[in-house]
Formats: sequence, structure tokens, C-alpha cells
Amino acid sequence: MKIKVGVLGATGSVGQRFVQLLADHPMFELTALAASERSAGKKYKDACYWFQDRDIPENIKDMVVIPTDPKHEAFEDVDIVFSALPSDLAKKFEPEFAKEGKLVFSNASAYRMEEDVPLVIPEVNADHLELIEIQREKRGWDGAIITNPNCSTICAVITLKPIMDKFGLDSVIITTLQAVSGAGYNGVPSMAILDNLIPYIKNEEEKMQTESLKLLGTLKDGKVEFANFKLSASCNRVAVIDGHTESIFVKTKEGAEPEEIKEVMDKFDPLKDLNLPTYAKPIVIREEIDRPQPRLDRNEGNGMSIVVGRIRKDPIFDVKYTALEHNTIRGAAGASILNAEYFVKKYL
Ligand SMILES: NC(=O)C1=CN([C@@H]2O[C@H](COP(=O)(O)OP(=O)(O)OC[C@H]3O[C@@H](n4cnc5c(N)ncnc54)[C@H](OP(=O)(O)O)[C@@H]3O)[C@@H](O)[C@H]2O)C=CC1
Ligand SMILES: N[C@@H](CC(=O)OP(=O)(O)O)C(=O)O
Repeated sequence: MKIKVGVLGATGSVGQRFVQLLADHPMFELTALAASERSAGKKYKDACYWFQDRDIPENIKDMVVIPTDPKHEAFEDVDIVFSALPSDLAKKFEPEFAKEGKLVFSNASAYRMEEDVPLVIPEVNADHLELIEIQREKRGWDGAIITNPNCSTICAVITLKPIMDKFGLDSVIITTLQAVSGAGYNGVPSMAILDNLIPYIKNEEEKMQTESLKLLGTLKDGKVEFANFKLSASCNRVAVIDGHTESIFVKTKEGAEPEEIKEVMDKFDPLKDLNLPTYAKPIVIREEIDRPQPRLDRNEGNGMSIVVGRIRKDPIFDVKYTALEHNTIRGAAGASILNAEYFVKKYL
């Protein structure tokens, strides 16, 4: 039998991606769509300004949106909620759902860096999920909050993990070129971004610099010991709809050649035997000199693969390469859903 799930912030930019990915999911049945009081009581198709390139799924469009209230009857038999709430609202609502016994798989940044909250990319640090036992004990709730990282962080960390495991990491520098969808539908006015680039995204560099070290850290005695290497990020918004591109420079501890980096990235496929519906090969390498490109490569692996190209020697660091991620799928809704699929397979 399928597990009943709900989406918080279901009408928003990331919420719509959740709806697309969950409407016909082999493990989950989407039965609750929650949003603000403005949307509650309306049919989903009327409450939400849908801007995806495929229509609202037939089985979803007439569902009635409910308020974000864990005690609402529609949540009664829901076990998992996916949160696509803005961070300030996530701070308030997510604990209320955990208190009601729900497993909250959150996209929001509100709880990512809390000591007892797992921040997880299942291919990288699935063992950190064990933190939920400590979380439940400390906070006295039956549910749990499990977070996925910031979109730009996910892209970089997936590529760094196989390098770290084989060669160790000394220093990493990342420059991002981030799509406008990362800021939500109303986030960046067209007058600001067309014919332009904005070299600032609030809090993004700090998130990349801290979240990456937690993700690549080690769980020891119920705590995450952060990874110990230097990471510097510089984040930019560009006029692309979907697809974050990152230029990544890596100095390893042991030294590595581009061919060796390519090999460890290509072999990196840790969950391939689990048959998780949203899983795709985490890293796909392109050999062409001018790839990856957002328009051409963002849908690789149904939007779940990081596409890496231009792996080459760097005169200062060991290597540099370009990585591309579909930011609202692998970087947001798809990441949360993969966390939930992994959790269900391993723990339920
Ligand atoms: N992991 C990642 O990398 C990414 C994460 N995100 C995160 O995902 C979250 C959602 O972002 P995004 O989809 O762009 O945001 P949007 O602004 O597009 O959507 C916000 C959603 O929250 C709902 N909402 C607003 N106010 C309330 C309220 N008072 N009570 C209940 N619901 C409310 C809205 O409902 P209504 O329509 O009724 O107003 C809407 O469904 C954010 O935390 C963002 O930072 C985003 C992109 C990538
Ligand atoms: N800040 C990211 C998206 C985002 O919302 O990130 P976070 O989940 O860390 O708040 C972007 O603009 O592309």
C-alpha cells in the first residue's frame, strides 16, 4: 500500500515541482495540498498560478487546498509531509507537524544547521539520518524534521564526495551562476535580470560554506563532526530559468590528475541497487568542450543527475570543472523526495 503524503507550500515554485513528482509516484500517494489562508478552500487549479511546462496533473487539479494546520482532518492519515515553505514559515510550522507525529522532509533552510537535525543527500551521508533518534528524544516528539541542503550546495557536494573519499580535500573554490527559479516566481524582476547578471544572492555563500562541511562531516557519538577543509563560494544570479551552473576548483590532499577525478566521479553510484524511484546516476560526465549547458543538460536523469564537464588541470589547484544541476528538481523537490524514498526503504 502507498504511504499517504502531503505538501506544505504546495502552490509555490518548489511546491509545484513536488506536485509534479508526486502525482504518480509508486511509493507515495499525494492526499493533502496545503498553502496559505489565501488559497485554502480553493481548487488547486484556481489557487495556484501554475507555470510548469506540463499541465497540472489530472488527478490533482481539482483537489481542494487546505490550510497549513497539522490538526486538519486531511492530515490525519498522512505520514510524510514535504515542506516547500518559505524559511520563516518553516520555522513555525515544521515543528508543529513533527509534534503531530509526521515525518517532515523539508526544503527550507530553517533547521538545516541545528545539531539534532539531519541534513542529508542520501548518496553522500545517509547515515546522518540516525540523528532523528536524538532529535525525538530531545524535542519530545514522535515525528521528525529531515532537511535537504541548499540547491547550490547539493550540486557541489555530490561532485566533491567521490573526490574526498579517494584523494582527501584541502581547498575548494566555487563560483555559481544560478537560475532565476531559485528565487521563486516573483523573486527577481525581469527588468533586473534580462541583459544582466546580479553578483549577490542573500545568505547563499554562507549556506554553501557551512552546509557543505556538515554534509561531508562524520557522525560520531550522536554528533556531526564537520569536514575539515577550506571552502569559499561566490554566488551570482543569471538569466537562466532552471539550472544552476558551478565552476569548481579543487585542491586535494593527495594530489590528483583530471583523468583520476573523472574516473572516481563516473564510478560514483552508491545507491544503484536500492531501486529508489527518483534515483538517477548522481554524476553524468560530458566530454564535449562546451558542456554542460543549462538548456541542454538540466533534464539529465529526469533532472536528478549532476552533469559535469570540462574536467581539466588547474595551474593553482589540482583540477577545475563545471557542474550543472536542475535546481528545483535535484536541488529542491527531487532531493526531498529522494530523502523520503531512502528513509522509507531503510527505516520503515
Ligand atoms: N533546496 C533548495 O535549494 C531550494 C529551496 N527552496 C526553498 O523552498 C521554499 C519555497 O520556495 P518557493 O517555492 O520559491 O516559494 P514561493 O514563494 O513560490 O511559495 C511559497 C509557498 O508558501 C505558501 N505560503 C505563503 N504564506 C503562507 C502562510 N502564511 N501559511 C502557509 N503557507 C504560506 C504559499 O502559498 P500561497 O500560494 O497560498 O501564498 C506558497 O505555496 C523556501 O524555503 C525556499 O528557500 C527554494 C528553491 C530551491
Ligand atoms: N537561494 C537559492 C534557492 C533557495 O531558496 O535556497 P535555500 O533553500 O537555501 O533557501 C537560489 O536562489 O537559487
